[in-house]
Amino acid sequence: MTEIKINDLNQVFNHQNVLKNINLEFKNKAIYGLLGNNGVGKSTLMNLMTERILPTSGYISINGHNIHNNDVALQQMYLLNEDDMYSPSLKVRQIFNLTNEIYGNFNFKFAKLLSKKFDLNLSLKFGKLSTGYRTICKIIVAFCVPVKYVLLDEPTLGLDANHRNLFYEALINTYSHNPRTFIISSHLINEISKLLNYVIFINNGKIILNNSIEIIMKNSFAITGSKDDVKQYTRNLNVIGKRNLGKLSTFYVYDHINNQTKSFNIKIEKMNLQRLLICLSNIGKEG
Ligand SMILES: Nc1ncnc2c1ncn2[C@@H]1O[C@H](COP(=O)(O)OP(=O)(O)OP(=O)(O)O)[C@@H](O)[C@H]1O
Repeated sequence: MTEIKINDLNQVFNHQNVLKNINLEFKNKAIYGLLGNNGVGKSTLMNLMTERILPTSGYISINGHNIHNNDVALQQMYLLNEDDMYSPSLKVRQIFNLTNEIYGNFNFKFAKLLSKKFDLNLSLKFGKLSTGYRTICKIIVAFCVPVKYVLLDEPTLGLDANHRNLFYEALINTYSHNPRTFIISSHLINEISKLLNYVIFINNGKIILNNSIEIIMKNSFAITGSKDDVKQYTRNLNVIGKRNLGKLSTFYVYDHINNQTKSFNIKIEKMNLQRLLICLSNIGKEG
């Protein structure tokens, strides 16, 4: 079931058209990756979805209701981003209590469990936490707040590998206990890809890929062999990138392929999501 709908959305900042006629739907209870290179408008889209900023044109609706000035709809959303919205003098425990006062039904039990896992001291003041621990505090709030839509803008910023793993585990844990919609932007594509149900890829202000991870991975291939063989094999396929290494060529393909390789001396491998997105963002740049 579709819950969030983005309709003909445009965002212009100082004559720069950051988002161009975006139309998107987010299904209920799924994990989305909102991906794209630096500066393509991911944070802008999340800010628009939570009405931190107003769109130049277009609108966003939840269950058919425009979110504009709609407290009921906006109360269903929680955005974690790099802004530190808490007073530095607030202790972590007080932040949890404050969130409970604002949203109600804060999951104190899970917050306590996660604080223990991440080794976050509840008595420390927010202003005294390291960058990574501030992120951890915000992650715990985002996972324990009782909303239907959790938007996580670069949630692993400043986290070391161990804490990133704990974050991924906690996400799987909270999602399996209480399935709800997560929209996550991240540059750690291969790490995050294992968690995603859907991928939305923005480039030049437009959505250029929007599909389930299953279908995307089913169509993503790297084909390696002599240039002639690879060229011949891929002649009717959607080639999105090429790489030459000595006498070997690899062509990256986003298409259905059959594995009839008998007459070709080639190797067909799966292409990972990061490579796919690099190829897609470079289309048309080779000249
Ligand atoms: N409030 C604002 N005023 C003016 N320009 C803005 C504003 N917010 C964002 N921009 C511009 O919009 C563009 C998109 O920025 P945004 O932060 O949404 O990108 P992003 O995809 O989240 O990037 P990153 O991956 O680097 O975080 C950038 O060129 C940025 O400078």
